[in-house]
Amino acid sequence: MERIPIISEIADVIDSRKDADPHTSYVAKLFSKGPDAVLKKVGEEATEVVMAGKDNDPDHLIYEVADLWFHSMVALSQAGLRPEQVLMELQRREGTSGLVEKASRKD
Ligand SMILES: N=c1c2ncn([C@@H]3O[C@H](COP(=O)(O)OP(=O)(O)OP(=O)(O)O)[C@@H](O)[C@H]3O)c2ncn1[C@@H]1O[C@H](COP(=O)(O)O)[C@@H](O)[C@H]1O
Repeated sequence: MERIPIISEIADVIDSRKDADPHTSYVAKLFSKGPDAVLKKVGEEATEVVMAGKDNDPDHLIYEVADLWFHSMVALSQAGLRPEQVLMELQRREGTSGLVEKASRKD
């Protein structure tokens, strides 16, 4: 799989935290709380993105989207997946209008 600078490096660190000490690593601490805690964090961060999107502060929105992307990467790692796979899916969709894709669905 093609590596994407920054994204691949952070994903490597997240993966490595599965065996790390929860006292010295935020990611290890989050993993130690179990799968539901990781998913709950994604939900919380998504809500914070919605709230930041309402207050006309670009820096705040960037900060919260970074939190959401980061915690989504933790959720992917938990499922044994990589962010490069998500980027490949976006690449696969590139150039296909969402309206065309929706109209082509069977149900
Ligand atoms: N990108 C991030 C990153 N973004 C956000 N966060 C943390 O995510 C947490 C979310 O903040 P919140 O205020 O929403 O929640 P909180 O109250 O602090 O935490 P909870 O107890 O509610 O879970 C904060 O502790 C942030 O510091 C991150 N922690 C780590 N990383 C990356 O992950 C790497 C590994 O981190 P460690 O495992 O801590 O070494 C780091 O080197 C970074 O590259």
